[in-house]
Amino acid sequence: MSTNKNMAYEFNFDGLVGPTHNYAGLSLGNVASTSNANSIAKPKEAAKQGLQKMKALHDLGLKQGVIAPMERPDVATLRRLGFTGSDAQVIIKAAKQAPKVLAACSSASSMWTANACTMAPSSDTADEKVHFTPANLANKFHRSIEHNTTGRILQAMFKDENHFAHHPALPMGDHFGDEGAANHTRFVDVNSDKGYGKKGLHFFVYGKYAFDDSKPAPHKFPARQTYEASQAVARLHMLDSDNVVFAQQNPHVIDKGVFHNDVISVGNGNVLFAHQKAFLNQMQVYTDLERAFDGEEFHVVEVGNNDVSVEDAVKSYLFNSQLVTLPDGKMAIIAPGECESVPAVKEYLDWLVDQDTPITEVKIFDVKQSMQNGGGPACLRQRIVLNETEVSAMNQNVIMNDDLFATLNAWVEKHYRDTLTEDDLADPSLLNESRLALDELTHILNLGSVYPFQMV
Ligand SMILES: NCCC[C@H](NC(=O)CCC(=O)O)C(=O)O
Repeated sequence: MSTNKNMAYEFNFDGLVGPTHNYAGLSLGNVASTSNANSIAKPKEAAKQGLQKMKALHDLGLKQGVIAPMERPDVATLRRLGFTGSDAQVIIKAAKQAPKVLAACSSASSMWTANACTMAPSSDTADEKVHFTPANLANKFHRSIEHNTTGRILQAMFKDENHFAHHPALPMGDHFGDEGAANHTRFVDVNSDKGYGKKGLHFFVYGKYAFDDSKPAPHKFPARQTYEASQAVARLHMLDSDNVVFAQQNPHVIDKGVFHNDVISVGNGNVLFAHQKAFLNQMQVYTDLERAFDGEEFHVVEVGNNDVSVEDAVKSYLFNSQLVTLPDGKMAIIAPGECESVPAVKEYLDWLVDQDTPITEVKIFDVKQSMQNGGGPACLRQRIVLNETEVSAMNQNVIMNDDLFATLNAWVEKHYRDTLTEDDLADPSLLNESRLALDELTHILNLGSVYPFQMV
């Protein structure tokens, strides 16, 4: 490693798929989630697909980490909802009286760590600390119960108060609905001697205004992120207003199943890869970004609606690809397998890599278990930019390497079920299996006690 303390790297921290991965149709507005409701899930396969992607990115020479899943079923939340008795009784009663509530309290949805939080690197914040705000995920009940544990896990990963600042999630309720980094991208000129550590441009995308009904908004499906929430996160992270651009998502595409911005655009370095219909006032958004970007060139790679329709973008998750800068400086798209089975998208990607844009490679990954719940490669990762000092100060056990990959695969093999249906959630032994697995995991990742069952 170089000795330049200002040199910073982008890590991808992927969510480890939890032992209760299942398809419960919980996310209205997320087409894959509602259309795969009640399908048979394969938790072991899901976790292994995720680990394969992490290992492959590590092998490409990228920095990769892992974020632990939640304790599920969430007995503590079920108790708050009035279910009593032993933990097993709580589950049996919930299964009988409110199976949908039990399913919501059992979701492995924390695997999509793009929604875990929004972060800001120390190069961009007024106090020169790395800032984290867990997303309140207020729009979906099953996700709104993630942020407390997410916050504890992030603190166990980034403990040193000299370097890391942790905020609580924004106030609950629709007005400050916050979905984290799924609606946030940071652009930066990576060709400096600081790499990702030059001051960057924060791009916040929201679905609606919470305090102004006169503004455009979707009609059919919810806008999960509000303008006011995005503004609050920018304030909390003490960003310089010259380095922030806010943009509204096109409400029509939200109504077509684009529930997060990362289903219709993705950015990295000095490149925005976006569908032609991604934003309201699209040209103005490009102008704002070009103006605010501090670097030689800002590239917009726009995909025309005639080349790839919004429907095909949603089906293939083309824009939920990860856009990464490889160690040789080239940019690659890390795309889900579904991009190969939607003809217009495959044709577009084959064409794109031969054009004169910074994107020169496409790498395909099978994350189908996650995709069937509406989560592609980009949903599965949280990008965290850290300089060399901060890397040394963080928890080293969450950084992916060959040993951790082998250990986590063995851990999954030992603890996970091959299949899981909604009916299986009624089985109290699933809770015990899950807790046993997570207790072991906190030792592997050196997290200490982060789960409710470890804190009683
Ligand atoms: N960034 C991708 C998030 C996908 C996630 N899906 C879900 O929660 C589906 C769960 C289910 O239906 O079982 C969501 O919609 O927030």
